[in-house]
Order: sequence, then C-alpha cells, then structure tokens
Amino acid sequence: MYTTAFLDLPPFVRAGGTVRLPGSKSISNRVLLLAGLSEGVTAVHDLLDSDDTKVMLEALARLGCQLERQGEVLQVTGIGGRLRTREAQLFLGNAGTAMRPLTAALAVLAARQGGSFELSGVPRMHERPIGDLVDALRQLGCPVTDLGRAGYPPLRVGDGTERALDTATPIRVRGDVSSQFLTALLLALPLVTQDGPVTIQVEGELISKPYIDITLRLLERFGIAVQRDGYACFVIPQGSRYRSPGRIHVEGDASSASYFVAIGAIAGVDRPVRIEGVGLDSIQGDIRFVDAARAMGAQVEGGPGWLEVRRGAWPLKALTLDCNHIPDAAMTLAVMALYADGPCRLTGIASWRVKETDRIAAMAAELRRVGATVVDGADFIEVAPPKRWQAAALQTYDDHRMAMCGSLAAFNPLAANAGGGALPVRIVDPRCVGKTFPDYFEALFDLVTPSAGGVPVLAVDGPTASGKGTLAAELAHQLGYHLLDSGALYRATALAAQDAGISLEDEPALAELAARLELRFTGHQVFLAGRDITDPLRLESTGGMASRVSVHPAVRKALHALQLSFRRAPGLVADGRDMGTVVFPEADLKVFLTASADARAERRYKQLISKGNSANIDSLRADLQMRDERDKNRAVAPLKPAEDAMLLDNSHLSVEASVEKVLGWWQQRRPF
Ligand SMILES: O=C(O)C1=C[C@@H](OP(=O)(O)O)[C@@H](O)[C@H](O)C1
Ligand SMILES: C=C(OP(=O)(O)O)C(=O)O
Repeated sequence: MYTTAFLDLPPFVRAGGTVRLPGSKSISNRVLLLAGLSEGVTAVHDLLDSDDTKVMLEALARLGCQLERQGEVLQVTGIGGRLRTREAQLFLGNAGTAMRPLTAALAVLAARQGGSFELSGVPRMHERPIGDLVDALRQLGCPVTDLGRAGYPPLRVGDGTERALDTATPIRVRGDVSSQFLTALLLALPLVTQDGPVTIQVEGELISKPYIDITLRLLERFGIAVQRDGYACFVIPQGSRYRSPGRIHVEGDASSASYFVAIGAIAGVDRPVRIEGVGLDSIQGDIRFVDAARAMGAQVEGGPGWLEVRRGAWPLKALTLDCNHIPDAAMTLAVMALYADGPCRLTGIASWRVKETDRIAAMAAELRRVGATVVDGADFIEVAPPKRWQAAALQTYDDHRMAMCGSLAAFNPLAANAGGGALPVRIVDPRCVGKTFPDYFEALFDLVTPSAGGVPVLAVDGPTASGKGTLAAELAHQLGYHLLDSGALYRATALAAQDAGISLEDEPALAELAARLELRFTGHQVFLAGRDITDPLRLESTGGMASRVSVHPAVRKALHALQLSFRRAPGLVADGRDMGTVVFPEADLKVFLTASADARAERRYKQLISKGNSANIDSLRADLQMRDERDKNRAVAPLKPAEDAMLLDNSHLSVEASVEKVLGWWQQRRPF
C-alpha cells in the first residue's frame, strides 16, 4: 500500500495481464457478523483484509468472538447469540457495513440481555445518516441514544437493563437513503424470533436493491430463510437460528473489479485484462457493471470466478444510465465518460451524497480538473469528455473510490482528443484505498504500460559518502518511487568476483559476470544468487573493490540494461555517479550532491563507529579523496555533474533539509 502524501501516475498507453481481486467488502463484513453471531466455528476463506474488515474484526473480538488465523483462513468462533460482554465502545472507522449492521445487532442483544454499547467512527461517519435505522430499532423498543447529532453516529444502544421487545408489530424502515438499514435489520432480527415471526416493511422506494440480495443469500448460507414480497416486505420465520455453514468462501469484490473492467475497455488493446476472483456468476450486484461497460463498447467474456476484458468500440460509446442498482461501480462509469464519444449521464445516484464523501460534488470537481465539462444535480451527474486535457492533482476526500477512479485518468494519451499529449495524474493521499483495496496501485502498475519516456526519473549523483544513498532512499520513500542504488550493482559485482576468484583487473570476465548477476532487492535487503549480501555490500573494503570494478567500460556496459530496467511505474530515484550523465541523461531532475571531504570523512567515521567498527578519520579522508580522484578521472563515465544538474552542497545541511530542498525542485518540475 502507498502511504505517501501523493502518488504521481505516469501516463499509461496499454494494459494487459492478470489481476487477482481482494475479497468483497460487502460479503466479508456480512459473513463476519453472521459467523460472530452463530454458534460454533466458521472457517472464512479469502476474507478481505482492509480498513473496513479490520474495524469489524476488532469489534467482534471485543464482543468475545474468537478469531484465529490459520494461513489464509480465518476461524471465527461465534457468541451463539449470547452476549459475552455487556459493555463496549466500538470504533468503526468509515465502514457502513460495520456501523449499520452492528448497531442493529447490538441494539437487540443489549435490549434483550441487558447491555450498553457505544458505536462511533471517523468524523465523516458522524455525517453519514443512520436515523432511519434508529427509528426502526426504537419501534421495536430498543433504547438508542444519540451521542451527537440526532440521526447520526455516534450512538449508544441499550441502557444496561433487560427488556421485552415488540416483535409482533411489523417494523417499518425507510429504504430510500441507504439499503444498509434494511440489511442491518435482516441480519440482526433473527436474534429475536423466539416468540413469532418478525416482519419488516420497507417504506419509500428501496435503493441499491442488489445489496439486499447479497444479504438474503448469505442469511440463507447461515440457515435463515427469509420470506419476502419483492423488496417491500420481509418475514423472518419464528425460531430462526444462525447455523454456521462450517466453511465459507468470500468472492472477489465486484466493485473493485469495475476499475479493471474499465482499464480493459480503455487500454486492453493487444491483450486482455483478466480479472480473477469474481465472475459472471457473482452474487454481488455490482457485477452488472459489466453490462454498462459492454454498452460503452467493452468486450467482456467471463465465467465462474473470472472476467476478461478488451477494448471494443473506441472511443467508448456515450451512455445514459439509471445507476441505482450499482451505486459504487457507477463512479467508475463517470470516469470512463472521459473517453466517450459524447456526454454520459448517470442518474439515480442521490445516495452518492451520503457516502465516504459527497461523491457527486467530489466527482464533479475532480473531473473538471482534468478538463471535463460536468453538470451535476441532486441525483445525477453528466460528464462530457475534456476538449483539452490538463495535468491534474486529484483530491480524494478520504474516499477509496475517488482514488481508484482518479487513476483511470492516467490513460489520457489514448483519448481521441488527447492531441498527442501524455499527462501524468497526481493522486493525493493514495492511502485511502486501504478501505477496500490496499494494494490497488500495485495491482494497477502490474498491468499497465506507461507511455515512452513517461516514467519519471530523479537522478542523484555525487561522490562517496556525500549522503546520496540516504537522500535517494528518503526521496524514493516520500514519492513512492522505486530506488536504484547503482553503486550496489558494482559492489555486488565485486563481491561476486571475489566469490568466483576473478581478478578485479580481468575486464572481460568481470563484464560477463556482471551481465548475469543474480541480484534481488527486497526492502532493505539485497540478495546475490540467494545469499543475503546486505552487510558485506556496505563494507568499506567492498566499496574500494567496487571503485576498481567500475573503471572497466565493459562492466559499465553490462550493467547498463540492468539499471534501465529499474525505471518502472510510478517512477525512479536513481542514485550513483553517472545517473544523470550516462544512464538517465533525460532524467526529469538531476541532483549533484557534494560535501566537503572533511564533512564526508566525519559522516563515514560516525557511521562506522555506530556499527561497532573501528575507524581512523585521517585515513578515511585520504581514502575517499583517492576514490574521488579515481572516479573523476576514469575514462568512462567519470564522476562529474551533468550540465543541467542542480548542485547541492550538504556539508551543513541535515538530511531532512536536503530532502526538502530536492522535493521543492521536484515539485517545480512537475506539471501540477
Ligand atoms: O450493503 C452493502 O454492503 C453496501 C450497500 C451500498 O450502500 P447503500 O445501500 O447505502 O447505497 C453500497 O454503496 C455500499 O458500498 C455497500
Ligand atoms: C459506500 C461505500 O462504503 P460503505 O460500506 O462504508 O457504505 C463504498 O465502499 O463505496
């Protein structure tokens, strides 16, 4: 997951390959609650691991459910409908699928068995309505106290005393703000069917109906057969009891699939985008997004558990659609509209206003930033593709779907009206995808081909001990970019030569060795042919050998291709001696870092001492001056600043100050 302040996506021109989807949020949280209320153990396979399921799991643990991970499987031991804890404060983040169903379940359990529970969330959750559900629970006789604004979380359910509930009178609930209120009642009311059936009557037109289908399907898996009259009246039979199915599998998330369906439709030109984990047999209503994508021109094939999407019509065909049945995936259509042959109009989306953010307002504002013409109203949005695309920093409003949708704007070079341009897209606060799809951007980068030269490079060159390694690593960390420590390649070659007994003067043998170096970088570790060489790589003696190895032109040539291969989306920070001059002469920013010999010798001295090595500052200074001379005067790629490099002398600068300086230069060169 990217936790950077922003993530810059290079322009993309193609997509293809396979993505394996994380589990469905809607299924995961329903299954967790049902398993938690059941008697006995449920083995849950392929559960979503994200912010929304974490808050549900934490709540269940607090309520006394046992949760045990066994590899990929989560074993949930439920409370069997009997409260183990009579009081708890539960924090439910921004997860509607946790807040609404837990409110209902705990309200009836607390009333029947005597308990009191407080449920709260992030500030936005306290702006998301829950009044219709609270009204329904109060009709039953459940005490519910507003702890903030009436009709919104935080809430307290139960007052610690046991009481009888009126389960004989049909419970009325409004369904036109969120279907989650009805889902919550359907999931919770089997708990109070001892004395007779419980009837729920929906008032007003129910929205997001397919989510009720998911609820009913899963209730069925847990032994509860709800009788119904369309979406207006539901009867939970007397004596209903949750019976764990023993094991249950969570499908991949159909709403998450929508981004990849869109990517296939936009950029699946040479090969398809294959989506695994969800298929045309899905129980999730958002699978119907496929119909909308087809109507826009996508070629979609599919079977159980898989979809394959290619570009069909291009540009995409403009669409007008009532999206009431696919509220989440509909957002993806709004962004696909950027690539359509005319304005697209999405209606029936009033519920967007009360989700993670006001999604109609947010979508309108962000699509306008890239150049689209947008008209929005209480329950619709109309998007006309940009006449002129603009590079944009897209705000995400702590809304995972705004971030994932925003990424689709990076295919702008393919737009009919792109005018040959290729613009990067900045996603502000990419971390918000953690709500349902923590590794969304990693999955995206696996599938896409950036435009030629589109992947940005920040080159940091400088002499030994100038602090460029530290600076480059921190820059890469803050930008979410890959890091090339080119010195490590020379060092590894030197170590490999030592292992193989090859002389450091034997240029042809060293070059051959360098060409087939089996190097792997994982986090802070480096492996050479499977051996961890992280520590030997850093030794002074290895540095000295590397300096000798690197004078050979044939070795430099052999490592060239390997270095270029580090340039992958979203971007690269390359650290070395000739990154800006030889390897990436077209780098977007070149920094040449220097520090006085005294400052560098002192830093190296402190570094060695702190690791418990002995060191002599005078010989360190002499040694690095000698290496400077050799690096500056070697025939091939000598150490010197590129003509267009920014010089940074950090003799008297802290690491933070250097990083800030370079990031400032970087921002100036970005088009946002
Ligand atoms: O029940 C569910 O799992 C959901 C129902 C939908 O909400 P609304 O019913 O509020 O539209 C949907 O937007 C949400 O992401 C998940
Ligand atoms: C509306 C959404 O979430 P929630 O389950 O919190 O309602 C969503 O995931 O788009």
